[in-house]
Amino acid sequence: MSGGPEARVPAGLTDELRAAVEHLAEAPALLIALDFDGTLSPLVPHAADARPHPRAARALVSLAGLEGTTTALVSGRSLESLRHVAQPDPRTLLVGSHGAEVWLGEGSTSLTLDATQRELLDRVRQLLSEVASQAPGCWVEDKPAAAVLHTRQASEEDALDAEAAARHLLEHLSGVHLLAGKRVLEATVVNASKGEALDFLRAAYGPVSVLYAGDDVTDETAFLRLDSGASARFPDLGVKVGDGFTAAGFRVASPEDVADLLELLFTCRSPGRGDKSHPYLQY
Ligand SMILES: O=P(O)(O)OC[C@H]1O[C@H](O[C@H]2O[C@H](CO)[C@@H](O)[C@H](O)[C@H]2O)[C@H](O)[C@@H](O)[C@@H]1O
Repeated sequence: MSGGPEARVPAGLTDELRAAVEHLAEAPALLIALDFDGTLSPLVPHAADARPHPRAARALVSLAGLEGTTTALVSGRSLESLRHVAQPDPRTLLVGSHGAEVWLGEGSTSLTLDATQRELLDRVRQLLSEVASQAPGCWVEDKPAAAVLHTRQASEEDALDAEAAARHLLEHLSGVHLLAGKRVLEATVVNASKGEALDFLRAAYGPVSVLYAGDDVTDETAFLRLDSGASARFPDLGVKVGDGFTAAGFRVASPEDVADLLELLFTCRSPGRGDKSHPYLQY
């Protein structure tokens, strides 16, 4: 496998990964679950400006229309923010707030906090806002169950100081869980994980196999839930985007490669396979 905990990031899709995608395309029922920021969308300075890679977005819509194929976005963003930036196809399931919010179509219930959690979240927002107000380039993103300190636009030194100050204020608050991401520190009052969300989607939709792709530390809980065992007829496929430790079996460098991967998957899975005029067969 071309992945491995600290493997070098290959350029493009390796032959091994292509072969695994081609095999996965034959799975009778497939769940395609993708992280958003850094996976479907390149990372950008401000969270509101993120947009999916155009080819990846098109391929995902095409995949969502195939029989036996369930698509899902599994994000740390709130559902509202995820909808805004991703503009997902209505058939695509949405998991937000690292698993605390789930939208499976009409009738899905929304996240509610109890009085203690609401009070705690107000306190967390206040503390993080105080930290951000003293750190040039830092700002706070509000979510239904969390507040996030963003440091991407701050200098390295200001970012480290702000994160340390936030940790100092928050790490001993009972009921608050800290999640470190890429130039973000999130404090949430609901302890959820993408791994649990993936288990939930698997139980609800019963796929024979799962493709999961993600770039951040929070995606590791999902990679750990995959069954990539050689004994399975259609082993799950985990794809880490970028460098850093991972439990995923494969690795690609960027959302551009994710777009290639989704196009390849659609080409191999679509009924029009073999049709030379098919747009995705050109690359
Ligand atoms: O699970 P994800 O879909 O990857 O969401 C993780 C976090 O994504 C957003 O922050 C990240 O993307 C921003 C835009 O590219 C970038 O500026 C920031 O530095 C990244 O950490 C989002 O704002 C967070 O709420 C999500 O938890």
